[in-house]
Amino acid sequence: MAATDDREFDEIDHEADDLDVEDSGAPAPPQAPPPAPGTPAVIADDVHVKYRVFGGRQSTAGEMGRLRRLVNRSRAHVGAVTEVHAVRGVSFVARHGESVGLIGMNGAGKSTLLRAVAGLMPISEGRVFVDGTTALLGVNAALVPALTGARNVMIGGLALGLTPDQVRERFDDIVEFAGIGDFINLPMKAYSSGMAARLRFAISTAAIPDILMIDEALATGDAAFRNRSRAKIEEIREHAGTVFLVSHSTQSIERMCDRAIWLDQGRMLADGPAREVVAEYRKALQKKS
Ligand SMILES: Nc1ncnc2c1ncn2[C@@H]1O[C@H](COP(=O)(O)OP(=O)(O)OP(=O)(O)O)[C@@H](O)[C@H]1O
Repeated sequence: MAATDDREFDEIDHEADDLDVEDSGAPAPPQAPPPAPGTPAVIADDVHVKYRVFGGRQSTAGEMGRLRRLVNRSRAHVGAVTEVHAVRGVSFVARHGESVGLIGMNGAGKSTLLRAVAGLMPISEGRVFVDGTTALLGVNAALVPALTGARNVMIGGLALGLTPDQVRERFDDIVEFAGIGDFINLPMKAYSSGMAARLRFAISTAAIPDILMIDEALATGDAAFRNRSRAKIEEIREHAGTVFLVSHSTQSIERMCDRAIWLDQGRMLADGPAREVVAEYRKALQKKS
């Protein structure tokens, strides 16, 4: 049994060492000058996002219903189509150097809005303008669970536009930032959700994106990780980057954001200084409970 385990670990280690992605020889792309703080980074203009959900219950009943499903077999498996209007006419301007928190109850549309701004969700009405590169950090970051953390560092780094050499240079910093130690040599599917979120955060911030979007990842870390994250967010803002943070922790929003947007059932209820919006939101929560 032990021998088998050792062999499995050897194989994984071998894979982790294999960071030998060939450099194309091309020089790293020239860095554009940082944008001026205060200029618009994201403009959302009357944004609507709708999900189409397939597979709802058929409204037909009995023999006729069964017959109809049989006849329309190619369509029968999808059932009824329901539309979920997740974001309803949201408009805002976020500026370079700003840190914007998104708050609201479960299902308010926070993650959907973030994904739409990152270009990962089609919007059904309205417009989004983005100035710069976006890095969305959240449950759906495009890493490969079957591969080791080390391989994912390379994949994520390349996806962010780093060269293989740049990823190798930053590799140790990324692993240290994530605080996952030797787990970096194990497949990500063996990580706890917190470990995976920390590694995604460390990868996403390795390239100092212009716009960083964080979806609840900070909630998963311990105090030391949260401090490192806060320092990283400050660093990004100093480079005139814009940070969006979705969190149910109103304390995190107050600590890390100067502005907050409150969403409720897809609509924007408030947009203003983080402390004021959070205070209003807490009052509303107290009334509900
Ligand atoms: N993939 C999906 N397919 C269909 N509906 C979805 C999908 N993802 C989210 N929704 C719906 O869209 C609405 C907004 O969801 P969203 O996840 O954006 O809210 P949220 O504010 O981020 O919620 P939470 O705080 O619970 O994470 C909800 O009604 C949700 O059920």
